[in-house]
Amino acid sequence: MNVYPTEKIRNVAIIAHGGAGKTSLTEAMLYQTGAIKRLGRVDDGNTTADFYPEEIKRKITINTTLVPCEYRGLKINVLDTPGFADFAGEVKGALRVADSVIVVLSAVAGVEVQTEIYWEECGDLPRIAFINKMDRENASFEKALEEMREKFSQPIVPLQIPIGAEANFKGVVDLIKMRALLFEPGTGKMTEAEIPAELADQVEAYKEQIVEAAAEGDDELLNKYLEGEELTDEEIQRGIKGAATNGTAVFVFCGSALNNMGIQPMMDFIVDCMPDPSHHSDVKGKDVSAEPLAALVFKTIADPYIGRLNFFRVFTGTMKADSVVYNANKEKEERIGNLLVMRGKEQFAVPELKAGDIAAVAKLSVTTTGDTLTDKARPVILKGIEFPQPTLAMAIEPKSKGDEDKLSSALQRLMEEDPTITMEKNTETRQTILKTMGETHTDIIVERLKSKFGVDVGTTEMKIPYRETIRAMVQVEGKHKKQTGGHGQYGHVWLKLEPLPDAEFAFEESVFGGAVPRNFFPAVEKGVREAMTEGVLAGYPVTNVKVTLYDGSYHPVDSSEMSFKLAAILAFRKGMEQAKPVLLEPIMNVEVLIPEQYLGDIIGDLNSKRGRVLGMEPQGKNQLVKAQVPLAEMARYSIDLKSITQGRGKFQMSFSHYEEVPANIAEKIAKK
Ligand SMILES: Nc1nc2c(ncn2[C@@H]2O[C@H](COP(=O)(O)OP(=O)(O)OP(=O)(O)O)[C@@H](O)[C@H]2O)c(=O)[nH]1
Repeated sequence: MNVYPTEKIRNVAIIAHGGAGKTSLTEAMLYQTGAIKRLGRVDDGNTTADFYPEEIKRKITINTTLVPCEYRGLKINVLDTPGFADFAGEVKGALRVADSVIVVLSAVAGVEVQTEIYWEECGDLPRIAFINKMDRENASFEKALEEMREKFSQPIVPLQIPIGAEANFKGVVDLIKMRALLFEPGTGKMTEAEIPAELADQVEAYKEQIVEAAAEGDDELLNKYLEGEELTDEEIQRGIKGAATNGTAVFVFCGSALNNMGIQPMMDFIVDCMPDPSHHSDVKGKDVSAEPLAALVFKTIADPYIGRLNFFRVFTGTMKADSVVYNANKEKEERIGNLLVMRGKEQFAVPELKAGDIAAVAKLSVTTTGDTLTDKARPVILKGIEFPQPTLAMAIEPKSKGDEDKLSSALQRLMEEDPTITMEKNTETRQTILKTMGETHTDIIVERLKSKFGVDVGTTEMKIPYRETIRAMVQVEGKHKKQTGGHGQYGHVWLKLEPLPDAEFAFEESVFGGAVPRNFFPAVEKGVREAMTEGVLAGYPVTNVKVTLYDGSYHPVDSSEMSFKLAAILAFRKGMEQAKPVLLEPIMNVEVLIPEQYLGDIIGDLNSKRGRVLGMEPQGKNQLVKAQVPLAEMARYSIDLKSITQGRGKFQMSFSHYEEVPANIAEKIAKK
C-alpha cells in the first residue's frame, strides 16, 4: 500500500443501529475498489471487517475495524463500527478520529434507536446517509427520509432517488447528473440511462431542495440565490461540496449493500466532496504537515499473533517507521518499529504516515488508548476519548480454585483493550466485580477470558455488602471460666453496647478499682472487634456501635489475654441480641438521564425499587432524575433502563450511606 498525502485521505466512520448493514457496506466498498475479489457476506461469516471468531459466531460487529480502500488515487480509511449498544465505546473511539461519517439506515426499519443515539454523538462531524436494503420487502426510501427529517435537525437532502424497490430495485436517479444509474446486482456494474418518465415530477421536487442546500453551503452563492438568480451547475457542485464539508446539510444516497448496488456513486461523493483530514476541528487553520508529530491512540488490541497493537491517527506531522516518539501522557519514549496498515486481518508495512492517516503499531511498552505519541522536543497532548462508564456489575470467579491470580491479570489485560470495563475487588464480600456495558458485553469478556487467557470463569449476581447494627443500649456480662486441672482460664467483663450513629466503632474503658487489670484492656477490645466481624442476624459485619468496658473481675493465676478476649466475644454476642439488632443496606445516589417521554415510567420504576426520587431537572431535551435507591435493587438496573427507554437512557450511581432494611426484607435475607 502506498503512502498518501493528507489531501488524498478520507477518514470515514460508518455508524448505525445493529444490523442496518454497516459491515455489508464496508465489504461492498472493498469489492468495488478491487481490494477483494469476492464479495463476502455477514451471513456466511466471511467479511473482511468482522473477522474475529466472536463476531462470526454472533454475526454482529463487536470491534471497530479499520478497512482502508484505495480508490481513484485516494485512500479511504473506513472505520466499521458496532451498532449494538454494549459496544458504544468502540464507536466513540472511531468518531474521535474520523473526519466524516456514513450513517446507514435500513430502508425497512428507518431511523432506529442506536442510530439516533450515535447521530447525536457525531457532534459537528459532517455526515452523509446511505439508505440501505432497498432490495428488501417493505423497503421505503420515502419513509426513511421522513423519519430522518422528523428526528434530526439538519437539512436532509437526497442526491438520488431509487428506481424501483424491493425485488424490483434497479438503480437510482442521480439528481446532479440528471441521469439514471442502473446497477448489476453482485458485480455492481453501473450503466447510465435516461430518467424514467414516471419519476419526472419527483425529480423536480428534489432538485429544488438540492439547489437550496447548495446555496446554504457557500456565502457567495447564498446571496445570489436569495436575490432570485439561478445557480449554474458548476456553482451547485461547489455549494454541495461546501455544505458537505461544513456539515450544513446531510446528503442522502441509497442502494443495497448486500447486492453491491449504489456503492460507487456514494464513494465518488466521498472522494469529491467529503472533507480531508486537514479540516478536522482539532487542526483547523494549521498547516498539518509542518506541525510537530501528534498522533492519538484510539484503540488497543491484544492480537494473538502480533501481540499488543495500538491504532492511531496522525493529526499533525509525519509518523515514521523505525523511529523514536514520545508518549506525552506517560512521559516516556517509545520505539516505533513497523508501521502497519491493517485491513481486517491482513497487514501491510509502510515507511511513513502523513498527517491525517490511520494505522497501527505493534509492541509499544506503555502506550494505551487515549495517549498522544508526539515529538519530545515539541510535545503536544491531544484531547483523549470520552468513553462511556460501564453500568452492569456482575461477580466473576474462576471455575477452578487457584486461578484467581490468572483471572486478575487477564482482566487487567482486557481492561487495557477495552476502556469500558472495570474490575474491583470487594473486600467485604470478597467477590471480584466486573462492570461492563451490558449482558452481551459480559458474555464476550467471559469468552475472551477462556479463549485468549485460558481462564474458565462463571458469573453470579453481586453480593450486597449488608451490615448490622444495634438500636438500643444494653449492659451485658460475659464470663469465660474453665477449670481443667493445672492452669485454669478466667476472664470476666461487663460491657455497655450503645448505638453510635456518626462513626463505625468506638471502644472505651471506665473500670473502677482495677476490677479488670489494665493489661487486659487490649484483649477485650480485640475480642469485641472479632465479634463484630459477624453479626448475630445474618453474619454481616457490625457497625455504628460504641462499646464500653466498665466492670468485670479477674483471677491472679488463671486470667490471660485469651480468656478476656473470649469473655468479650461472649458478652458482645449476647449484648447484640438484646440491643434490637437491625440489618443495614447500602443506599446509592442514582442519576438517570432520559428523554422527557420516559419520565413517568422511570419514576414509577424507581419507586418500585424502593427508591426515593429527590428531584429532577431538565437538561437540553432530557430530564435528569436524582434518586436514592438501595443497591440491592440496582443490580440489573442497566438492563431495566435499557428496556424502559429502548436504550435511550443513561445512568450513574455512587455509594451514599447505609440505611435500615425494612423488616420483611431483612427477614428473608437473614433466612438465606
Ligand atoms: N436484503 C438485504 N440485506 C442486507 C443488506 N445489507 C445488509 N443486509 C443483511 O442484514 C444483516 C446485517 O448486516 P450487517 O452488515 O452485519 O449489519 P451491521 O450494521 O454491520 O450490523 P452490526 O455490525 O451488528 O451493527 C445481514 O444478514 C446482512 O446480510 C441489503 O442491502 N439488503
